[in-house]
Amino acid sequence: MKTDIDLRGLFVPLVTPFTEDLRVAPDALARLADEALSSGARGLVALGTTAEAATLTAEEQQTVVRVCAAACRAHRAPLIVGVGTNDTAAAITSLRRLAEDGDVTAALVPAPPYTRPGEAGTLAHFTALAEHGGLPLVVYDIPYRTGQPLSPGALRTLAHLPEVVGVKYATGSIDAATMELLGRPDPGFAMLGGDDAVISPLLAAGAHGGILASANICTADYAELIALWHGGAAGPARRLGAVLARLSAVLFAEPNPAVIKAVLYARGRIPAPAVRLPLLAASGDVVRRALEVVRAPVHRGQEGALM
Ligand SMILES: O=C(O)C1=N[C@H](C(=O)O)C[C@H](O)C1
Repeated sequence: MKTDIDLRGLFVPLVTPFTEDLRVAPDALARLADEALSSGARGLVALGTTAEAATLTAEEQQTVVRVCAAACRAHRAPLIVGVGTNDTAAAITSLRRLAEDGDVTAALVPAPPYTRPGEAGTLAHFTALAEHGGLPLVVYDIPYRTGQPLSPGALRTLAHLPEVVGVKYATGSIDAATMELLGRPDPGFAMLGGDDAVISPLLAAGAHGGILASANICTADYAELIALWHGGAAGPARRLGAVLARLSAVLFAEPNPAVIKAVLYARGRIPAPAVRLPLLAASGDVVRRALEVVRAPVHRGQEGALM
């Protein structure tokens, strides 16, 4: 299962556009999906945190997956779908349903959130999903959301499972544990950055790509950043990485995806900036700052604002 999946490059975890009265707007989602894939994204992530998956009904989740799958089919691009629950049996049921559709390349699965089952329980959870879910898995390592850290040894154990094809690495730092993983990469196991503000140094250290909410906005720039690092162009990569880190910092100044939606709305790309409770709309000040960064000239040898 492992060897024929190549997850190098940029994956965009799409927002779920809503109307002013908080209904899902599938046409706007289809446009975002097409724009992302036409602007250099390697693939899409449906039902990530950025999609507000936690507050979508089962029917809305199906709509989101259907729309993203159609765009990925049209562009021959891989589709990753988020499956996040602390109920192992329920996760297996969701994975099997997704596997039946035949459109999904892999599932993005966090350590069981909230329960904090410990590392052994977490490994048992992922092993059950790998053995019984019927889909390749990308482990989502995001302890600040799940409450469950994973050591490099645990990630290495998961990397050796044939069904586990990568990790979305969002531990909040690049440290000795990160370098231990990147220094001895496992074949068929992609390291994808998931902390937008530090994606540039993670790529410099050897990451295969990223799943980056910020790329809902400047898709081509994030795709270029990855291409520059993979092509060995350290100087331009460093300069672009610095500009994009400033953008990501302001996009994440308030809970994701409120600021990203406000910027997409201001740029006429979604019908409303609306987010569902418990998320609140972004504050005007942060949105103004984000728009200033998006419009600022990029210092990478050519003039012009981020795209
Ligand atoms: O939805 C995602 O996938 C992402 N979510 C992260 C978060 O909200 O913590 C950020 C990352 O860029 C992608």
